[in-house]
Amino acid sequence: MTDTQERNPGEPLRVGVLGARGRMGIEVCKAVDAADDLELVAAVDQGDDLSAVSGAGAQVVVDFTTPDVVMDNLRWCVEQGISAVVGTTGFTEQRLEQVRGWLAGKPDVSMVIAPNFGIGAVLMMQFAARAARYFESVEIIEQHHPRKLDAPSGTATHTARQIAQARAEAGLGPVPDATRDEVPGARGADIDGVRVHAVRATGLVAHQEVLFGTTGETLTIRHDSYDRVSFMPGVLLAVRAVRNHPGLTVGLDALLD
Ligand SMILES: NC(=O)C1=CN([C@@H]2O[C@H](COP(=O)(O)OP(=O)(O)OC[C@H]3O[C@@H](n4cnc5c(N)ncnc54)[C@H](OP(=O)(O)O)[C@@H]3O)[C@@H](O)[C@H]2O)C=CC1
Ligand SMILES: O=C(O)C1=N[C@H](C(=O)O)C[C@H](O)C1
Repeated sequence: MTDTQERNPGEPLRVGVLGARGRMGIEVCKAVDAADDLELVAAVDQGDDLSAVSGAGAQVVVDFTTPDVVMDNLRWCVEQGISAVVGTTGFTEQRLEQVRGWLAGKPDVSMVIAPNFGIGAVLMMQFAARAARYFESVEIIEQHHPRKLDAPSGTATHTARQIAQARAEAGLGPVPDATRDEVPGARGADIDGVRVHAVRATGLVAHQEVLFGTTGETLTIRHDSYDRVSFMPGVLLAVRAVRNHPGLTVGLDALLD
């Protein structure tokens, strides 16, 4: 922690929000405002000056922006010595490595990057990873509102990677699939050998099904976020915890009891 970031006991933790006028940013600003132990000191969106965040002495930044701009934002946070909680999607392993590299030279700065802050969604991913070894077939169907910029979702990508890792550790081969002459896209995206189907429809918020199959039975694990308030307990948990978790933490799992 740098001197300017020191938290005096009893004083609220100073939080800056990037993407503050977006769907998630608006909810985060409300949630931080409503928490007695947190103070919203800066709310920044596209076109605003990031120096509002450092100028206000933010100790933690929350980023819900876009995959295009998030890396520049995070590099800036590290340079300023400000820890970050990141919900923005688009984190490849290469991007995560880059973030780890920046943090390596800054022991007082830490980050939590989570593809989904919904507690139910975190459990859905954990349950899916646990089930993966017992089923020869698996497909992921994610469903979101049509204004979402990225597909497949960060949650679906993360789930697919975890399932693929569990399958590899269990010695499972490829998912059986005899499809021929397919119409491009008909079988969804292939993420580490797991098919992921992205649905976009008005009325949806954020939903995911993981469908497992083996001889004579299927298992469906489903999670639904009907409202963006579902993400707020996880975001606030990460805001309060991030500075006690050195380096980069990926996913909310390590912060849950
Ligand atoms: N981890 C999780 O639990 C969740 C993650 N997400 C992810 O969070 C991200 C945001 O989602 P959502 O809120 O729906 O998207 P929105 O498009 O509603 O919000 C993004 C906001 O960021 C603004 N923005 C763009 N560039 C910058 C910049 N350089 N600095 C500051 N603000 C900027 C945008 O402005 P403008 O519109 O003018 O471009 C917009 O207001 C997505 O990647 C989404 O997948 C969403 C929900 C939950
Ligand atoms: O854009 C969204 O809305 C969401 N994005 C995240 C993702 O891509 O997984 C989390 C949640 O699904 C909502």
